[in-house]
Amino acid sequence: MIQPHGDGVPLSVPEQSDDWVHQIVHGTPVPTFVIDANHRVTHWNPACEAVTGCPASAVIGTDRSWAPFYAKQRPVMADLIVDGILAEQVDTYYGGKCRRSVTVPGAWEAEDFFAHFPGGGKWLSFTAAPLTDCDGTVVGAIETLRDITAEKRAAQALRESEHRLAAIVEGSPVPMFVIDEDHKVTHWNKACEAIIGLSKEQMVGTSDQWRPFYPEARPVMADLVVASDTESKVATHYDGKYKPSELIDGAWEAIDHFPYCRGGARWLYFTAAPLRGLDGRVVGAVETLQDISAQKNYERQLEHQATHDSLTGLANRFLFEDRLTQALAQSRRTETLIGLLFIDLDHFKVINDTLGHAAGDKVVQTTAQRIAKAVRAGDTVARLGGDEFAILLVAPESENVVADIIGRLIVDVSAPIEVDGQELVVGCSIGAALSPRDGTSGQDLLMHADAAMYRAKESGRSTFQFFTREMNDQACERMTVERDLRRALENDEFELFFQPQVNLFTDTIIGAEGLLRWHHPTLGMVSPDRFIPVAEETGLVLPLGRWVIDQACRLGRDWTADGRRLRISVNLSARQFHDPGLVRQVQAAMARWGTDSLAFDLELTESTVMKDTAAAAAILSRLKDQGVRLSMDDFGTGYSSLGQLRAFPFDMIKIDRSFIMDLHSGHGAEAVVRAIIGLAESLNLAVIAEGVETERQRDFLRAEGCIEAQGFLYSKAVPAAEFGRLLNRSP
Ligand SMILES: Nc1nc2c(ncn2[C@@H]2O[C@@H]3COP(=O)(O)O[C@H]4[C@@H](O)[C@H](n5cnc6c(=O)[nH]c(N)nc65)O[C@@H]4COP(=O)(O)O[C@H]3[C@H]2O)c(=O)[nH]1
Repeated sequence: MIQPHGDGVPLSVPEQSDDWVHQIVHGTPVPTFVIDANHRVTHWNPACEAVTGCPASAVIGTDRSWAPFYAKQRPVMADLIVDGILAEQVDTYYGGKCRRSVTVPGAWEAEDFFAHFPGGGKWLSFTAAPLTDCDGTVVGAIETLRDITAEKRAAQALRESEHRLAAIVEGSPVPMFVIDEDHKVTHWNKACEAIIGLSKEQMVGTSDQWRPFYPEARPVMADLVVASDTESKVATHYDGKYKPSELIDGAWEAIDHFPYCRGGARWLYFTAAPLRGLDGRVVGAVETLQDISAQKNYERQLEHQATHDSLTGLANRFLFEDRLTQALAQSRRTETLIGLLFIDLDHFKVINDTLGHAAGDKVVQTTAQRIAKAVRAGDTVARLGGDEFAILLVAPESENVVADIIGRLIVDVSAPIEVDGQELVVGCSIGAALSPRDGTSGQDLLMHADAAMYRAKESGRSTFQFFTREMNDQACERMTVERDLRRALENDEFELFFQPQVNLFTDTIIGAEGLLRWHHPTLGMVSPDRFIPVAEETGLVLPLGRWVIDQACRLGRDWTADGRRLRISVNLSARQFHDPGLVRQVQAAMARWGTDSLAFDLELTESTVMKDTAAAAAILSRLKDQGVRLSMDDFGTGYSSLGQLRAFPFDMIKIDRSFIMDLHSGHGAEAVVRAIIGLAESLNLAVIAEGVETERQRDFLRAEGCIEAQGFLYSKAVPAAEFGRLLNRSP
């Protein structure tokens, strides 16, 4: 029998061994107690007192006296051991919570919560082992306790925080998932399921289920975060599409296209942030996804609009120039050619003016499709404006290849186009420049291809022209013109010349056409054909035109001061015609300089008035109200119909120089001239022939009843003073 050790009582041998037990039990810092075969507590060490709050005096010698802190009416583990009861019985009391010790034979272990310890409730883990005598008879049991309250609380706290995390992830409307440090998915919420199309069941516990929606073999962003990858590694997988988060340390953001999401392809913006343990170590990552498909599609739409022509869907000038720059850089590296083609449709304006804009659009669209079909996939076709297209040929093998492509384009483009039941044949003129031969910068190539295209147009329609050095000189001159035109007016470099207009039967000067001359400081006399188009484009034609009108009226006043009747005409360009200040300006000049004997005449071409016929008719009638005469210039070259001509208040038709030039050349110009004269007569309009150079032409015109003419036969355009002298000599 093991007895508690009492003070001053001599020890027998068994007592001696009892004393050893006492010393061992009391010497161990592990809470330990011993019971004897009658379940009475024989030893209860200070550590046991400390953990339970129960003094040894309260329990030593008792059996069930600890019941007060052991609320559940069941034996302590040591009791069961002493009774040598079967495992099943242990289970009865410690159902599921106890296990056989793997280190001490015959011992059992369990853990439980003790709610009624004097020091407060505690979790204890306890191990009870049998004590046997030399025969192996169980004479008691020893039980050690371990306070596991802190561990239990920590585990509980962890469970709760995990539960909270799960609740946050699950309840979040933002698609998100979590992976652990082994890259396994631990959380995968409903929103994620909805967007990706893979269920929580499919994803949780796995690390390679991404493949279905992540076709490229690369880690998901969260994997990179868990691996604490460097920026260079992230860049390898998310080249150009990622950035470090500005808000969360160690987090990355990226945008990518996922073709296999639920409901089709999506653009996702995702952020992966590290999950850190208390020690700061990365133990997982949380990734949130945002479907930005709508925004991305809108952006792409805007980008497409900003870089493409809306009518044809072809690249616009902006994109074209960008591609050209890239292609040139590439061609420098690879030492290959670049071909640049400019295509302009022949007589497109006429189609637009006569058949309407819808027909014009159809022609442009059809042409765009044909051009796009005629070139290779890597080449770029752009619409630069109205009927102007450009093609960037990347690495053509030779100039001959470019020529072949051009030949094909001319044939393809000029195939008939059906518009409103009519078949139209629209030819084109093509200009080509090659790099490096004709220039190595985009600007040079564009300029040179443009110059070549203009040359092609000049040399007859439906043809092409490669750029030449001589064109370069012309292009340079055009740039000089553009630059110098701005200060030419201030510098008084313009002069208005006059070309007499005569009565073919009496040879009397009845009027004059004012024609501009520019005395350029270095280029010398520049003809209006070279600078008027530039002045039109830059808007400089407006101040210049004002000056011309004023000059013409002032000189006209001088020449008619003596009561002589005279008509002075000036040309009006389209831009001037549509200038809202025109009528007021003409009125002011006429009021300032006008005389009763002076007829002031404005010459307009067909194309100027045919653009917007209703508006043009209104402007023309306001001009007429000011007493201005109106002449239709270059008549016969455009496509105005008789009906349209009747709608405008013109006084005179000018037969274009080209018809007069072709008289007697076998081109049938006689019939055209005769028809125009007849038309003018029937409409009660005056008619004047321009460009009369020979007596034969004059005689023909006389015979056909044309009364007025101008041309080199009589005089070229001369300075005002000289015209004054001619006038004085005129009968
Ligand atoms: N071969 C030949 N040519 C003849 C003959 N008779 C006259 N010409 C030329 O034919 C052109 C007639 O002017 P346009 O058709 O109005 O064509 C004009 C007109 O469209 C424009 N222009 C001239 N001055 C002005 C101006 O003050 N304002 C505007 N807006 N345009 C102007 O420039 C064009 C060219 O003017 P120019 O070079 O002066 O050329 C003038 C004139 O010099 C001839 O018998 N044979």
